[in-house]
Amino acid sequence: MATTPKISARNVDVFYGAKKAIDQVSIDIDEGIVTAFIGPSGCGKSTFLRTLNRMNDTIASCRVEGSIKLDGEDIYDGRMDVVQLRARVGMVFQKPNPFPKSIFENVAYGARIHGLAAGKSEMDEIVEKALRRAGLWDEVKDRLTDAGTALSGGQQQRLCIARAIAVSPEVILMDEPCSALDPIATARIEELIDELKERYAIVIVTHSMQQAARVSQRTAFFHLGVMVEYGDTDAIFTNPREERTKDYITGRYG
Ligand SMILES: Nc1ncnc2c1ncn2[C@@H]1O[C@H](COP(=O)(O)OP(=O)(O)OP(=O)(O)O)[C@@H](O)[C@H]1O
Repeated sequence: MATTPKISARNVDVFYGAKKAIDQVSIDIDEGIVTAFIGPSGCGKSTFLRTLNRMNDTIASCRVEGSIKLDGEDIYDGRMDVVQLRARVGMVFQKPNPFPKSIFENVAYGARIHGLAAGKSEMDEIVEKALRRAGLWDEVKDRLTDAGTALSGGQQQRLCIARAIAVSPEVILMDEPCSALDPIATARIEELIDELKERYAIVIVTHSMQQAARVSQRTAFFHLGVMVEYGDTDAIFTNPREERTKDYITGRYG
């Protein structure tokens, strides 16, 4: 496949103060597929994920070196508008974190900040479309003014996905999006991820190898800050090249 990668990272190092958390990671992330980051706790999956939309800018001690390009544009360049970047590269967190606002406002908020709607009817359309894509519309269409926090955990997570979608992202980063959810809500989010991959490049950090195998087409295995192996998910799980990958997927550590 000779397409240009959506995101291209080269020789990325990440430091927290003097401590190196990510060591020389290079990876290309493509559109139209789900890429999973797996590895034992503390290996740097979340740290690396957060470099992809500069979420780590919010951590004072954190420093990123190397190059990360989105459509060929260096996202760490001083001229990059970080607010715009985070709309293009949206993020969904481990714990659903709706704003303390109505369901409607949760989805409309970003679209309003980015001036995406000319008037009320356009905003209504954006909100409905995002909620439909997030598979939540039918459940909430009659209660759009209720608080987002009044929804179930799984619904809240789909609301957070709708909020990310409403600003028309190109990439969606998901940091263990199902870890706070029960198996039924998890299955619903996994189905949704599968549908969404047609339109967005999706990167998911997961502790669950089963989940990585179910939802992703590519998998990157991290260990101690290093990306040990990256390839087609089927190959990583059935025929890993590296001993450390084999040890992890066979449950020898983790
Ligand atoms: N804000 C921070 N300040 C200092 N060190 C941090 C910070 N966040 C993460 N680290 C360290 O960086 C390393 C990688 O952490 P990270 O959270 O990225 O790993 P992870 O693979 O996502 O782990 P987990 O699966 O447990 O969430 C760890 O050693 C961690 O202690």
